[in-house]
Order: sequence, then C-alpha cells, then structure tokens
Amino acid sequence: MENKTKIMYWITMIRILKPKFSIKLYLFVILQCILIFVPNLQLILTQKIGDILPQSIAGGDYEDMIILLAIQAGAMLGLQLLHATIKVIDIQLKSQYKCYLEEKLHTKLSKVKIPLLERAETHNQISTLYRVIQELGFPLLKNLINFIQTILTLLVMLYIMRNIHWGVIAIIVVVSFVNVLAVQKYIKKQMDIYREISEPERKAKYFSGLFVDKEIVNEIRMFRIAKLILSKWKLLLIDIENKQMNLAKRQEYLYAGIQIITHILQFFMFLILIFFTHFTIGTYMLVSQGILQLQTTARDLVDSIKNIQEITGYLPSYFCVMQLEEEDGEQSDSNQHFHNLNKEIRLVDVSYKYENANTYALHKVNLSIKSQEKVAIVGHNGSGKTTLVKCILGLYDNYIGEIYYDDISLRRYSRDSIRQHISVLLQEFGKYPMTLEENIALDFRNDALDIPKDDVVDKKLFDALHVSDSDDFIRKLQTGIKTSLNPIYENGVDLSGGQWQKIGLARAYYKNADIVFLDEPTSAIDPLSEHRLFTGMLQHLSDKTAVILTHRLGICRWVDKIIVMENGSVIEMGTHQQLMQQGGRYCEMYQKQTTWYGETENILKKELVKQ
Ligand SMILES: Nc1ncnc2c1ncn2[C@@H]1O[C@H](COP(=O)(O)OP(=O)(O)OP(=O)(O)O)[C@@H](O)[C@H]1O
Repeated sequence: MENKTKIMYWITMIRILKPKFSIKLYLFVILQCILIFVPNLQLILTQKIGDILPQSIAGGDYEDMIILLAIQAGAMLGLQLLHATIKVIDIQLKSQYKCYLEEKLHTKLSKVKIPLLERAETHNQISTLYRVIQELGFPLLKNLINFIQTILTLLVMLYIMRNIHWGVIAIIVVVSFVNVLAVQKYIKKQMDIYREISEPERKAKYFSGLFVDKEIVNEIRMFRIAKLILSKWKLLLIDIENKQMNLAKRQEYLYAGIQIITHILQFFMFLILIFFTHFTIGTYMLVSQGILQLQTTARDLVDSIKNIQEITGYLPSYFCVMQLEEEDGEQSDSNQHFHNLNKEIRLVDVSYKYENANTYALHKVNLSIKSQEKVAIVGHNGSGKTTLVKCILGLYDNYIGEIYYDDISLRRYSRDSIRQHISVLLQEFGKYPMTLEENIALDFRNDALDIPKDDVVDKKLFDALHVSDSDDFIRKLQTGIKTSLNPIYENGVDLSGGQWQKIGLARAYYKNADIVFLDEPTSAIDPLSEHRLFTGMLQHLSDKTAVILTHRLGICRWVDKIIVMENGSVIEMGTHQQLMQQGGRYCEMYQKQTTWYGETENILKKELVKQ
C-alpha cells in the first residue's frame, strides 16, 4: 500500500468517526495533554529534591524537603487518578465506537448487491473485517492522540534533560527505531495470515455450529456423521492453528531479538554515563530517573507507532467491504419511483449466468405478467424458476436483457420503491426468534403512508392468519400470537415445517402488497390444508398480480397463465386447457402427477385388500 493511500485511508476514517466525537473524547484529549506534564513535573521535583538534600541534611532543616516530597506524592496520586479516569473513558469510548462502526457495517451489508454476497471472496473480506473492526473505532483515534502526546512528552523531557550526554539520547533513538522497523515487518505478515485463515475459519465455524443447529442435529445423529464432521472441523482447525503458530513464533523470536539488542545498547548507555558525565546528586537523580522515564516514553511512542501501523494494515479491509457495490448505488441511475403496476411486468431476452457456473441459468427469457394476472411458473428442479423471480424482484440486477415494469426498465427504479409494492414468500424464508405476531407483522407499517391504528393492525393480522390457515394451530398455543418462536431462546416454542410455511404465507398476505411472488408456497403443507390454502390464496390474490412457483400442479388449473421452464428457457406458455391440448411438457408433467396419485391410490387399495 502506498503512503499516499495510507494517509487517504486515515483521513477518510477520521471523517467517518467524526459524527461520534463527543465531550468524553474531548475530555480524553485534555487528560492526555495533562499527561504530557505530570512525568516531567516529577523529573523537576526529583532534581530539586536531590539538590536540596545535602543542605537539608547538613542544616537539619527538612521543611522544604517535606513540601517537595508532599508535592511529589500529590503528583503521583494525581497521575494514578488520571490513569484510572483515562482507562474508564477508554473502555466507554471503545464500546461506543465499536457499536457505531458495526451498525455502519450492518447497514452497508443490508444494501450490498446480492450476487456479491454469494461470493466466497466477499465473505472472507467480511470475516476479516469483523475480526479487526473494533480496532478501527476508538483505538484508531486513541493511538493517534497517544502518538502526539508521547512525542510532546518526549520533547519536553529532552528539554529538561538537555544537559545529558548526546550518546545516551542517540542510543534511545536507535532502540526505538529498531523496534519500529521490526514491528512493521511483523504486521504485514499478520495481515497476510488473517486473510489466509478467514476462509478455513468460516468453514470451521460452520462445522462446529452444526452440532447445535436444530435443523441439522437430527440428521447428524441418524446418519451417524458426527465423526465425519468432527474430522473435517479438526483438519481446518489444525490448518488454522499451524498458521497462527507460525505467526506467534515469528512474534516471539522478533521480540526476543529486539530485547537482546535493547539490552546491549543499554549497556553502552551506562558506559557513556559512567565515563563521560559528571553529576551533582540532583542531576544524578534527574538522569537516573529521567533515563527510565525516557525509555518508558520511547517505548510508549514505539507502541503507538506499532498500533498505528497495525491499524493502517486493517484499514483496507474496512474500505474493501464498505466500497462493495450497493443495489441503489451512487453510480446507478435507479432514481425512478415505482407507484403502481398499471400494465405489466415484461421480460425481453433476459439471460442470467451465476459467477462460477459454466452455463446460463436463464437463457433469453421473454414473457409478460399482466397487472392482476395470476401466473404459475412450473418446471423441473434447476430449470431456473427461482433465478427468474430473483431477477424480476431486482435481487439480481446483473442479468442480460431488460425487465420492464410498465415500460420502464427495472434498473431505473429505486429498488426500495419497487419492494414497497411487492410481497414474497421465498423458498428460504426467515424464522426469526421473535413472537409469532412479530414474525408475521415484521415492520411493514414503515412502508405504509399512514401508520394504522392497533385495531386495524389486529384485523389485518387475523385476516392474514385466517387466509393462511394458521388460526387453528395458533389457537392451541398457550399464549397465542404472543408466543415466542424458536426453542433455542428462552420460552421459545418450535413450529412444524408446514406451520412455519403458513406463517411465511401469513407474512406475505399481511403486507398486502399489489404484487405477490410465492416460491413453493405449499411444499410442506398437508393435502387437506393445501386445499384450504389454495382457496384462501385465490381469495387473497383476487385483485393482485401474483406469480406462484410450484411443483404441485393442482393450482395451475386456477391461474390465468402457466409458464413452463426447462434449462433456463421458457418452453411453453398458456392456460391449463391450452397446455393440456398442446400435449407438451406441461401435459406430461400434469398427467404423471395425477397418474402417480391414481396409481398410488390403486396400489394402496390392493395392499389393503391383501391384508
Ligand atoms: N448461487 C448459485 N451459484 C451458481 N449456480 C446456481 C446458484 N443458484 C442456483 N444455481 C444454479 O442455477 C440453476 C437454476 O436454479 P434455480 O434455483 O433457479 O432453479 P429452480 O427451477 O428454482 O429449482 P427448484 O425447482 O429446485 O427450486 C440450477 O442449475 C442451479 O444449480
């Protein structure tokens, strides 16, 4: 990293932290300024005590001596109090700035383009940043303040000790310089290792988390794969440990080397003192204490330079993540506000390829979804249905071709304005550790122009529960909609897969948006509930534009249009009757499904007769 870039990073980071500059921070600076003078005051007092000591002993008059000793004790007390106060402020500011930066990071991550979040490289950058982020808050400012403070302390100290032999000063400077150089080399290696271990560390964390992941623990026991997972985790851990061990070894040898050089130079320093200087008792006391303090201050200076170098090494990982492209980024022209879908959503030659894939997940898709139309998208696993919907929702925007909402390209709309009007149930929906009510209502009220009164919210909530066929099982819960979900948190209860799916549907209905996308809305639902759900779904969606992705073809008979996908392309499109008459892939799938149910019924009947 060039020095110019380093300075730019520092300036930008200080600007980022500036809104959080507070009285506490200014107090910290003032206390640090006081710290410049206290050690020096002690030096002066020591010299004075040394100077009056012989006269006091000779004359038997200890009054001045006692006053000076009292002042020195007071200064010591003040210094202790100062350090304690600085420490307390330090802890408070460190936690405040950490919280501030992490909030910034999370806000950023909530806006980053989804395809970027599907890259391993992005995850490595994020985990490296999580490791160092707290150092970029208050420690960054503190080290800068400490650096200035120690330099000033050193200058004042050197002024007070201006009569000391130049050779001593030169040795102290050389010792400090050796420290700085050695540390600089170490920090670079440290950052390289942090980067190298971020991926194995993420994987190891994933594997160790499996043993308590409630979705996976049962499978681990039943397939008896605990040993396999343990061995994978262990391999990763050994790799991480080895790398960290190498780093630790390097650090220890480096510091030992520095210590040896320091002691040798100190030996020469004392030789100079003995052979080249003459003291009074006062100056002897000043020099002996002064050298100690000078060494301490020089070490503080080296420490703050070391910390500044360390932080400089961490800064790129912050900017790497904070510069990830956002959905509605500054460069994009997505400033159009979406109000309503009056005409249609239209796709023209839309193609999409995942970054590490060899083939296109979508290939030249052309279709339209009219306002208030009900559309079902069907097709084999991996045919591209979910990818298509993610493009239409603007979650992926690096597609080729165009997607128009009422003749305006999706890329020109602000994503947020589009999302206010869209409700979804995705295949992987959130199961938040909140109450059941909160899991459904989330915070959609923020989207509404006027915040509805509580009873309106209640009615909306109960309507959503009813249409999603959730009211029955919720009635059986002891605390109803106030029940906390997720048993790994206190008082939380768990729901079955199908019940969770109904909650997901209720969430989509509760938002009551004009456009609704449902990806596999009934995959976990039992057949009796499915019938009720379909009825509720059609009722809820009657005045809305709706797209349903499904493998259960029953609902296709009730929609206006069926889109059949295969290998990323649309191969058929039409109503149920049209596609059945056409006798193509849809007809084949539908017949297979109905025959399967029929055959299964016959097999079961035969089995029963046999018994
Ligand atoms: N993040 C990804 N990176 C690389 N390839 C992906 C990614 N997500 C999906 N794919 C691939 O894209 C293709 C389309 O996947 P998609 O999820 O859209 O299919 P689908 O029709 O929704 O499947 P299903 O019915 O099983 O849900 C598949 O071949 C899949 O392997």
